[in-house]
Amino acid sequence: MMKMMTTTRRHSPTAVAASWLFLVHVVIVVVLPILRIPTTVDSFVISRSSSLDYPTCASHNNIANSNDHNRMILRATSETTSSTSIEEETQQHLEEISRNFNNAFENCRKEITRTCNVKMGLSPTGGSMRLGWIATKDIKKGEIIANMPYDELWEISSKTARKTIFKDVLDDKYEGWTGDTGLVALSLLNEIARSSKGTAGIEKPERPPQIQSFIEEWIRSLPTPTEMKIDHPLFWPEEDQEVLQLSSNTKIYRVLDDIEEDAKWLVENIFEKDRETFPEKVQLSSGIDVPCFSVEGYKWVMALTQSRSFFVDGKSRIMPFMDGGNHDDDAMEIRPGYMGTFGTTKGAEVIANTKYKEGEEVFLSYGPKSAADYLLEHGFCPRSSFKTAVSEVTIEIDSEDRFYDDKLDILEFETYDQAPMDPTQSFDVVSAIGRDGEPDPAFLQFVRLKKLNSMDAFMLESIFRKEVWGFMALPVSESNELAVVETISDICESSLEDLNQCPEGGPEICTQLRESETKAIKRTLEFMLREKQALDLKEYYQERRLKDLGLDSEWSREEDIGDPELSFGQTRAPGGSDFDW
Ligand SMILES: C[S@@+](CC[C@H](N)C(=O)[O-])C[C@H]1O[C@@H](n2cnc3c(N)ncnc32)[C@H](O)[C@@H]1O
Repeated sequence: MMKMMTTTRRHSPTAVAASWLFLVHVVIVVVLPILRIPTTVDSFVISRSSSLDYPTCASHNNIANSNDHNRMILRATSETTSSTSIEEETQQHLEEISRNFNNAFENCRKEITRTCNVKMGLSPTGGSMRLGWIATKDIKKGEIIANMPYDELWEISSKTARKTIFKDVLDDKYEGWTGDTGLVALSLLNEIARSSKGTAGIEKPERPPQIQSFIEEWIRSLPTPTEMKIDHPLFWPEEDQEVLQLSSNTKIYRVLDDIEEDAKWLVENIFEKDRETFPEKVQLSSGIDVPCFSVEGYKWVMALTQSRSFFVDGKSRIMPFMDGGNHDDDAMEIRPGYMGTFGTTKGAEVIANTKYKEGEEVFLSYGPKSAADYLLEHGFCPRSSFKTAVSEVTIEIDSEDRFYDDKLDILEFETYDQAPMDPTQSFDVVSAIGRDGEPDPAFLQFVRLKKLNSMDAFMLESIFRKEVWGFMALPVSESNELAVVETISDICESSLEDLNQCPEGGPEICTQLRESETKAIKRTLEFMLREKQALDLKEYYQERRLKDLGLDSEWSREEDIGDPELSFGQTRAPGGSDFDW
């Protein structure tokens, strides 16, 4: 009855308006967000690299979308109509950049590539419009997307920095905190200076004009701190960096400190001594002012280097153009290859993991890395990086340890074919199917050496110097193994405490990172607590040695007497044992 009444009742105009308003409100607030439909038509961006089940990346929500190559979907941005003109301007600007870049590439195509089926073009991958690879023809699965021979003329590497560009400026012994990446960044800084208006930078390596123009167009295509926003944690606001610092065991402040320390040293000892060659700022030929040989400039090129360099054929390098592809979890990594008519030219190549249609965006993979590494290097975390929860823990040999020198000696000279090891080492702890919390064997080996003392310290005697690192691969003694378990548990507990200190809020990606690392550490802690319960079940060094010597069984007179090799009164064959322990 009531129902009938309500359906037949006439509403007042105010009530009708209120109902409509309510309905519209429900649609906007509840239905549209669920369907992921934008509220302004102008803010649609057509994307083929986003998936419906995942939010798009607003600034700092740097979770990469899975790239579904067969789907074209509409993606909503939260921008309002007023920002559309800015988007249009950005788009036009990026189109011009791509056009100029592709023209410069064509002018030296024969020299710099043997096969190339992509060009630079606009890409929405990552949430905001930037650049990526676009197929210039249909590409088959397994076909070469692009290749590029190694050549100092266009490759940006630490070797070119040291041996060519800064040969007369930088001491051979220069070792920055930022390592090889810092040297690649230094080369990039020089390229930025060379491509600016004026005479800044060192004119090395000398290049034919068409290759120099190509490099200059490539420099113009890079994101700058002033003109096009770099979405990289090194450029996040301080409060967001603080959240990141508290969200991961891989510490952004350490990275920032290393960069700042190297930059300050370079400014003081190299750049300030010749400000004509190494100016603090330069103007690119496009008219944009950018920081150059300064702390800010070095930070910029470090962010660029970390996000654009790749490690191939034993070297970290940036190859302009090969750095232009965006990441997809399913795509292939850049790999070493041979190219050219006779297949004798060495270089880098990328192969298609799937087929692409002409005009589609083409992807490569930046490789398997932890979420923290992805974020700190590339400024985003692909889905694959969260599949295995990883956290990096750092541990060092205590300098107060009475056996410190012996342990250092072993790490430096006696770790077999491994490179010399520092007394401070970092290891990943992981939570993954098949290895849930179980520490890396190398981690256990290092901690066993770190905790080696008292009754077990005889292993540090010089006669064992060549073997001791191998001994550490297996449990040494119950007391040593207990110390190992406790040390790793303490590290886990204090890491968990640190992660718990992080306040709520901040970039969404930091929350995800924190959850993922917490999981990896918790699983490791649980594993170590189980190990602690089972210490008496393990086999230790002494038992293993006795076994090796055949002395681990109960002695029986009958068996010994039964041995035809033994003479009267002998119980064990002379020379039959090896008492080198
Ligand atoms: C080597 S550059 C690729 C070209 C770059 N998009 C550009 O416009 O210059 C790598 C950077 O592109 C962005 N990027 C690449 N793949 C991405 C992805 N799947 N999701 C989010 N950002 C991505 C990140 O900012 C990363 O640091």
